[in-house]
Amino acid sequence: MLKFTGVKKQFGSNVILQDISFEIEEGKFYTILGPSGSGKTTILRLIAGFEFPDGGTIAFDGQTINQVPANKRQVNTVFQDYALFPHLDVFDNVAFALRLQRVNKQEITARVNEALNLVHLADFADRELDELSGGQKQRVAIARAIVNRPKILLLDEALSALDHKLRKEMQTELRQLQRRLGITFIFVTHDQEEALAMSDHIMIINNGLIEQSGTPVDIYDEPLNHFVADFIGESNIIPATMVEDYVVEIDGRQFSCLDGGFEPNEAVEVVLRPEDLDITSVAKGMLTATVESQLFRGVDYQIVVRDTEGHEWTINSIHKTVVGKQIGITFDPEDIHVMRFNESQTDFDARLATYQEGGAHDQE
Ligand SMILES: Nc1ncnc2c1ncn2[C@@H]1O[C@H](COP(=O)(O)OP(=O)(O)OP(=O)(O)O)[C@@H](O)[C@H]1O
Repeated sequence: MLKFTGVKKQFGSNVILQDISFEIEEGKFYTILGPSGSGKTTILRLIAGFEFPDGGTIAFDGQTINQVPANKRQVNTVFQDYALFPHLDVFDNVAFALRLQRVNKQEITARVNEALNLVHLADFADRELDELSGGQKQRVAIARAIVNRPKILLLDEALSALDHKLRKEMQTELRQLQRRLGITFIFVTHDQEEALAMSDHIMIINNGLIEQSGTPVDIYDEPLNHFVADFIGESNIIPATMVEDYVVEIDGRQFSCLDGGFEPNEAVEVVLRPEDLDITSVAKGMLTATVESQLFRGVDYQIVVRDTEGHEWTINSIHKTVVGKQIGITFDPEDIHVMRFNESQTDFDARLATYQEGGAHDQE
């Protein structure tokens, strides 16, 4: 439906987007996730038509739209600060664009009421904006954006002005609204938890490049590189050696794993999530470590240990331990995730393809 191919954008001599390619399907919830200044809003502005690319193509339903102005695109944006009209009441805010398009009065009433219904504000049509809470204003902004029946709804840090509790509620509401409407949402955030909770698909942007693109589960379980592993969730990222396919050496000990496609004895990094590690006795442990700190967090303890090679590990456990104690760490082969240094999505896809070809030959 929407396709970026090799899109570049610079402001003066500052290259903001280096080479962005992705494809967006109809009816899904996409999230663009990345640290501040990574280029997320710039991508959204290119989709909306507020900015134009300096290279590459943007296509919508097969047509190139590089230079098509914002008002000619079937896209609407919900801004972080809502950008509502303070002197208009709720109904008139939502009706504004339809009036500009000279839609007839009866249809305006029907469409505005339908949009307000969808965001649970049917009883608020006559309210002034200063009589609304932050969450209600946010919903007016969404109603105003969906009343135009866009094919794509862009949401730029749309929940960041809300307090923690309201933000959680709105995450669920937005997700439900997207399913009910069946239109594509493209949501920009720098909050990884929000991205994991809401999206069908996440694109992780850093320095104007896509670091990884996939489902929340893919990205959490199979981070492609150090940046993604570090940015998404809590991780232990430990230097290791890939002895051969399916055998990785950590702290001088060899373990089975599920990864392949590396050079023999290639230096790699392994990712192990804190919730996948268990504490046991030194005798039963796969690695030995000393407990350095322990933090009670309600559901579990966050335990920081240091192994015999000096690497720090974080372990989330429902069992308490003792600071200063020597313990053993255990994990399952499927919880070891091996990463090549700074591998990009393109390099990863190429490695996987070669590896799968090689694997197929082996079986012949
Ligand atoms: N109109 C502009 N002129 C010059 N530089 C710009 C312009 N718009 C954005 N930039 C620069 O482009 C870079 C990326 O900005 P962008 O707003 O896309 O980042 P972001 O990932 O959305 O960040 P944040 O999460 O902080 O909003 C920043 O360094 C910013 O200063």
